[in-house]
Amino acid sequence: MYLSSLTLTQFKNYGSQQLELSPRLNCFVGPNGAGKTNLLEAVYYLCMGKSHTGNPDQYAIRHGEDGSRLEGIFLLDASERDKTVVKLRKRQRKVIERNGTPYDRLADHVGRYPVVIIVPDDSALVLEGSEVRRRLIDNSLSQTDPAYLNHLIHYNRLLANRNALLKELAGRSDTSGLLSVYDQQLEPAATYLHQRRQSFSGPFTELLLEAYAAISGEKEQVELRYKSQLEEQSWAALMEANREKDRVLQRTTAGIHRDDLVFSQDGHPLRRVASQGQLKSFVLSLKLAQYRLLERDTQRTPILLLDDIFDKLDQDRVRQLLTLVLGSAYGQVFISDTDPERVTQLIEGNPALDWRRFLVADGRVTG
Ligand SMILES: Nc1ncnc2c1ncn2[C@@H]1O[C@H](COP(=O)(O)OP(=O)(O)OP(=O)(O)O)[C@@H](O)[C@H]1O
Repeated sequence: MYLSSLTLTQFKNYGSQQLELSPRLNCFVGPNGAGKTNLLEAVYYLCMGKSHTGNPDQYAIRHGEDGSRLEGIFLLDASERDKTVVKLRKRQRKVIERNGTPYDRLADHVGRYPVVIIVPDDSALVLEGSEVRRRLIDNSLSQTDPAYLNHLIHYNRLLANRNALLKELAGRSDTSGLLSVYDQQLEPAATYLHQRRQSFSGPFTELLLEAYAAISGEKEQVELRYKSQLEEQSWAALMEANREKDRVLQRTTAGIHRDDLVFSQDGHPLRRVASQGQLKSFVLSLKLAQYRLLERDTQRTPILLLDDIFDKLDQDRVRQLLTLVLGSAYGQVFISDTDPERVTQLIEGNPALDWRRFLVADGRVTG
């Protein structure tokens, strides 16, 4: 599967721009602030229906405009071709259309065009709080299992309501019994998400080990373990045990929104013992493992977006990563870089590769 053409209208710093893409490698080259990441973001929007940055849609609309539109032609195989359009309008619901038909639920779109993005601040996956790690699991499972995304949306909505109720109660006891109603309503979604996360961690660890060996060539034994409060007690018992605390703190303190992934190296916490280089290799491996998982579970070759890897990774690691992803085991790849020479040099060793270079300057693309 690949994206064969991309059209942006009033998207970020682009007015009107159309690009015909290579099925293998597309390089966006230009100075800082030119709009290279915005092009990767446009591709991500077409695949996932939202920004990879977590920014609300309004920030994707070009300043001073009322709306923006992205159009992509995806070739799924020799006979199947999709025209996908994302329409963003200020203060209106976004619309995603496939071959002229709008989706009733945007969640139904997710997973049709699997995508993985590698960005400079991916190190947050190891160094920061559990939310980023849950996002890695949620992003992977949402793309491979539509029921997962629906349960996740439902869980988050109920959780927000439960938290609003706790705020309203302001520490008072819940005479209406509404808290227990929420707890019962949350249970099926929580149980489903927990089970899927449990069954994700085993295969994902295997893919992670493979990717780590390929990217680092080193001998450390890295490990990933899924950690959830539901391992120790049932949902009902967990909610019951934390109800008093929730009332005092006025938020839901326990649940699968507290799940985490624990990373280790040779049996020790990874973030405490890994060198800078090992950490970078590990983070890249997480993303490459995600790529393989999506490929296996969607039966499609994901699109890989590499943002600014040249500036943030050392030359050896970039070379290793590129050798890997430009090999036959990967599909369409997009790269952004500030240095036009560097891309060319790195790719010259691979003369048979079908690739395109686009020069980006001030929201305009030539190439
Ligand atoms: N909604 C918007 N409307 C107009 N311009 C925008 C909007 N959002 C961002 N921009 C502009 O887009 C530019 C940033 O683009 P982008 O992040 O793609 O740059 P880049 O080429 O990847 O740069 P770097 O190499 O520094 O990462 C900035 O000039 C910013 O002002």
